[in-house]
Amino acid sequence: MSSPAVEVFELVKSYGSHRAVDDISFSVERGQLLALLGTNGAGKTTTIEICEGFRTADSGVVRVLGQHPATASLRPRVGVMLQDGVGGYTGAKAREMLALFAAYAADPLPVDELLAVVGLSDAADRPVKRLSGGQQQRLSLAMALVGRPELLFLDEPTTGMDPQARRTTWELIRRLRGDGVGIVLTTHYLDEAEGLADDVVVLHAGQIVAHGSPAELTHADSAGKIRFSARPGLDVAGLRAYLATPAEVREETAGQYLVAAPVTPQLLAAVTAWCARENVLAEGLTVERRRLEDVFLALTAELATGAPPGSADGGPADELSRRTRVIR
Ligand SMILES: Nc1ncnc2c1ncn2[C@@H]1O[C@H](COP(=O)(O)OP(=O)(O)OP(=O)(O)O)[C@@H](O)[C@H]1O
Repeated sequence: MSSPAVEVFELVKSYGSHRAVDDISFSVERGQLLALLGTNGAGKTTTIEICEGFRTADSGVVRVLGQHPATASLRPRVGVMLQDGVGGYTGAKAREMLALFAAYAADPLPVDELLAVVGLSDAADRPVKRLSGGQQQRLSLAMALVGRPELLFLDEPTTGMDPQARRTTWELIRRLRGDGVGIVLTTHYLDEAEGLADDVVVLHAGQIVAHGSPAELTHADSAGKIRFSARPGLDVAGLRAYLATPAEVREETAGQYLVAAPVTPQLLAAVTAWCARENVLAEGLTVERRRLEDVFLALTAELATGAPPGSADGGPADELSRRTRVIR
């Protein structure tokens, strides 16, 4: 059986006395995408750069395609898209840049086809410094892909891209994952992480504070909402009392009702059963679940209030961390 794309075990990295990465462990299988999330300074880039072989760890074990990340023979097997894109080569034309990278690969993708895939055919003969920020991002992605990597590191790949380019990039990323490429993605776009990731790691102050699939993380959080419209003035206290589980029930504006509670099939059935009993036609009934963005914002806001992640003081940060964490 082939080794995982990335294995990180008890990784620690400090800059002087500051622990930027503080004892983290995770792995990425081939054909899977792991999104590494966190606020500014959480330790994402440091972690990724250690995995890319650009930085050394203080302690812990990192294996990339089964090898030490600094192993020279890994280079052609790993694609890296850096945050600052194509900086340093800006005098060359886009096609020349990509051809240069292709020349290092044993079996490169055809350069013009790849330029077309990332939407740069029309800009292929333009000097890189004349490309827009989003176009430079696309070129940077093409440079990471040209060698047909088995593992791909994407550091904020769609920053600066227009909505259409973002969607095209997401499709491309999905296709690569489907072809068995392992992918590590950092992003501040939580819709991007939710839509693409098999697995999400949330870092805060160098530690993992949540780890699981987007579905696990969003469902582990107990908040949810049922909304419906009906005639104004329903007996909301009666509905609250009818439900078997504690729920907040309110008429938000005349005729618009909200039931806030962990949404289960039983809760939904109870709401509609009560409506039937009261001869109420609930119109436009919707179930809202929390998005990854809601979970992330709540988690980081709680952690920013002071309690260290995973602390055993039973405070709100600890409680939220416990609810959202799904450690493998
Ligand atoms: N070369 C360095 N020397 C000293 N401190 C550093 C260095 N690189 C990063 N740091 C510090 O380490 C911590 C983690 O930084 P890192 O760049 O890994 O975070 P990040 O999660 O990638 O942040 P961002 O989202 O802003 O890119 C931060 O406090 C940062 O200031």
